This record gives sequence, structure tokens and C-alpha cells, in this order.
Amino acid sequence: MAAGEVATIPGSAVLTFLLLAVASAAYDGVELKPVSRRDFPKGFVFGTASSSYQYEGAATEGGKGPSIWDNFTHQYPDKIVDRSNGDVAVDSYHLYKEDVRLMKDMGMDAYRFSISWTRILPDGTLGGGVNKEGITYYNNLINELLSKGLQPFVTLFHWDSPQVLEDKYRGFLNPNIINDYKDYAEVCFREFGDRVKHWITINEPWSYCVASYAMGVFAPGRCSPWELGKCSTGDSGREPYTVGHHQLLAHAAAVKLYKQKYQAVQKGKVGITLVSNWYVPFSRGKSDNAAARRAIDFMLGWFMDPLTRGVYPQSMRTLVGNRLPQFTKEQSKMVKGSFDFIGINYYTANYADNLPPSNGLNISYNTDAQANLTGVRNGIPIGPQSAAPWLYVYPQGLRDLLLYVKDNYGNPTVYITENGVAELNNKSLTIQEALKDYARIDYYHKHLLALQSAIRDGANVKGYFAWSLLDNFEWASGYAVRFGLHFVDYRDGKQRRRYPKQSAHWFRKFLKR
Ligand SMILES: N=C(Cc1ccccc1)N[C@@H]1O[C@H](CO[C@@H]2OC[C@@H](O)[C@H](O)[C@H]2O)[C@@H](O)[C@H](O)[C@H]1O
Repeated sequence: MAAGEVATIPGSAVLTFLLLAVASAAYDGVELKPVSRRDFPKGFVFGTASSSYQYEGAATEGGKGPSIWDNFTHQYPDKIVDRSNGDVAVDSYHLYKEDVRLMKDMGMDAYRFSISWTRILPDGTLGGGVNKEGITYYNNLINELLSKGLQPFVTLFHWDSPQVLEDKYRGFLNPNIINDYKDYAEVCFREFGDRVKHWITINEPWSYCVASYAMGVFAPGRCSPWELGKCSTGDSGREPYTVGHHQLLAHAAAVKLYKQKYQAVQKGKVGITLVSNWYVPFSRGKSDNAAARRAIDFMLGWFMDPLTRGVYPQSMRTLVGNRLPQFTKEQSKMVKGSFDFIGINYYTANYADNLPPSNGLNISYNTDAQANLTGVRNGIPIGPQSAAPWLYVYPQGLRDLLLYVKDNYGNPTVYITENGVAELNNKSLTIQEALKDYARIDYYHKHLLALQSAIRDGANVKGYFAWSLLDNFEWASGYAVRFGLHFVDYRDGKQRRRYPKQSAHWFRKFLKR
């Protein structure tokens, strides 16, 4: 079998069908209502999602410049649980045609991937020159997708900021990034916009602000000294809000440019992807209900309120005070309504209970909401805990979150741009054993039923993307957790060979027209 060729599971389709039928129904003994693509509206888009730093590899190939994740993983290897990095990742820079074949084999309609800013502009700025090899790579990927009947959904920024801009002016901490990001977005609109009809400006500003500037566990790894990341520099009480403000302004500048200069001709749509947990009050008490509301304000409302009302949530303005930047009238107008759709990434839910105001000493985003967030109540988890310790399986939270968005934000067009669950990278398993990911089948079956229920109750959802097509580089977790519908063999000499897990076969059945 040639390197990179996909190994298929021997045995008859009937056997596979029977295995899946038994597996999905019997996983936790709960008989699930069958579900398939036919239970969703006509034209509903199903896809898988990925990102440049987590998939491409070729970190110093093809003219690419260094991103803050290239720098972070090499400068602080101890911040990655297995001291790994994305130098090779799952080598999609070379194996993208295999990847497209895998999506096609499942019957997917679309593929969400991100463009590496520094593969297009190696030093982050237009003045530094456009990298033709980067343009060529993404043209090849887009053309391969279209030739196989798959729609490209393209994320412009999935956390891999240019290291040169970090060194020059501290990246998203500086308003200079707004113009540089707009210039980068324009190169992408111009070069790819004739074929790309769904643009996502930024992936999860919440994660970038909180994991990178409040907890300091993601690149560039800034935080107050007492925070998880034990950072040498940063301010967890101010920098997350400054970065979030600049991300909203950069997003709005790119949307304004697209709508003014490209949308009429290219006829595409532009949006942003936000991540949010669902929050269940710890008790029925009024204070815990309020805590749950504050928790969703500080995760989803932080960005959804400016995007729909032009102002930050009242709870944030009250509790963060002058540490929260303010929009000028002009900026507020530019941000409000700056989207054709909203991407929602949903993974899990937490309980929220009220906390008294903090001691006023260690000021941090992490305590500003005065809400204690936990996956366990009186020793009972909100749902089964996955290999990713923060991820408890709570499918109802997807329905509740979508109806919350519908009722509180004017029922915008939504795509679920990520949803998925991890298992540990257990090296003692054979590959055949590692492919039996029945917990993932159960997760997807239950979340798709929850999604169907929310749509039936009026949520305006147009598509759904599973995280992720392949096992990949999972940021601070490195390769220690696996989210893929396909297993990737990371062992030396195995050339990142892909193998469909049982969940890939389940999706093939689910997607049959
Ligand atoms: N990872 C998040 C949100 C998040 C941020 C900080 C801490 C926990 C969770 N969002 C999406 O989840 C996906 C799964 O997240 C992983 O979950 C397990 C963590 O240990 C790991 O670090 C994270 O990448 C990422 O691969 C996507 O790139 C990202 O868009």
C-alpha cells in the first residue's frame, strides 16, 4: 500500500452495518432514535473542520513565515503536554488530496479549513510581500475540493498570528493589527473569492483571548504570574479585553471591505465563529440563575452583543469597568451587524454557581464573572467526561444554546462550525482497536438529535461541521488526545497514514442520500 494511502477495514459492508447498528444503540444502553441527513432541511450542509497549524505541517516549507505557534512550541515545549509541535502535524500540506478523498468517501458536502496568514504574508504585512507558493497551495486545495463537489468554508484566522507582528508590536494587543489583518484578508478575498463563498474571519476570539492572554496556556502565552500558564509577562485582568476588542475591530474591518469591494461580484457570505459552553444553574436559586447568565455573557455575549447591539453586555461593563475598552460611535456602527452568519462551536456544558466579588487582588478575566464554573455537581458530572478533561458530554446543551441564540440575538443564520469529542492517544492499542470509537458515534448521534430538535423549534441553522476530519495537533494537548473521524498513525516511517474509524463509517451511513 502506497504511503498515505487509506487502509480500508476488511470485511463486508453488512458486517460493518451490523457492528454500527449494535454499537450506536448499545453504547450506553440507551436506545437512540435513528437519525440521518434526511431528518434535516433540504440543502443543509454537512462537513468536517480543521485548521492550518493543526493540520498542514510544512512549517518552514513553501515560503511560509513563522507564526506565534511555531515560536511558542519551540520556545516553550514544556507548555505542550507531550512537548510536540506542528512542524509536520498530519502533513496535509502534502496529503491534502487524500484528505479530500476521505471527505468524499463519507459523503460530506463541505470542508472547513483555515488559511495560514504567514503562508500568504510571511512577515504578516502586505509590504513584506505575498508568498506565491502559499497562494498556489490554497488554490490547489480549493480546486481539489470543488472538483470533488465539496464546498470550501474558509477561516482567515485560527490563532496562528505572524511572529513578526508579535515581535514588532505585540500582535493583537496593538490596534496596528487591524490594518495588517484587513490587508491579509483582502489578499485572500482577491485570490480565492471567485471560488470561496463562505468566509469566517476569526475562529473563537474567546479562546484566543482567554487561553492565550488570561490563562497563558496557548500562544503567545501571556498572563498574570498567578495564572495557570505561570507567564513571565502579561495581565489577565486587562489584556484579554484589549485583544478581544481588537479582534472585533479587525473582524469588522474585513467584513466592511468584503461587503464594499467584493461581495457584489463574488456573491459570497462572511461571518465569524464563536465558541460557547451551555451553562446550567448549580441550584434553582435566583443567584445561580444570574450566575449562569453572567457566565454565558462572558463567553458568548462578549462578542455576540457587540455584533448584534454594538455594545458589550451590561454584566461585563458593570463587572469589568474601565478595564473593558469602549467602542467609539463609529466603531460601534461598524461592528454591529457585521455578519451574514454566525459560526457556533459547541463542545460541552458546565454548572454555574454564584461567587462573591473576588478579593480585588488577583484581578483576572477568570474571576470577573463572579461565577464558579464546574462540570460536576455534588459529585455527579453533568455528563460523561471525555479524554479532554474540560469536555463533559451534554448534548442537550447544543439545543439549549441554539434556542438561547434564537431568542436573545434575533435568530441569526447559524452554522455549527465545530462539534466533537476526544479519546486519549492510547499507544497500547492496536490500530484496529483504536478505530472502534463507539463513544464518538454516541456523541455525534446524540448531538445531531439535539440539533434536529432545535431546528424543529425554529433555530435558523444551515449546516454542521464535525471537529475533526483527522486526529491532529491539539494545541496544548499536542497529540495526546484524538478528535478525528480518522485515525492518524504518528509513528516514525508511517507517513501520517489515515485510517477511517467506526465513526467515519457511521457518518457515511448517516449522509446517504
Ligand atoms: N479548543 C477549543 C476551545 C478551548 C480553548 C481552550 C481550552 C479548552 C477549549 N476550541 C476548538 O476545540 C478544538 C478541540 O480543542 C481541544 O480540546 C482538548 C484540549 O485539551 C486541546 O488543547 C484543544 O485543542 C480545537 O482543536 C479547535 O482548534 C478549537 O477551535
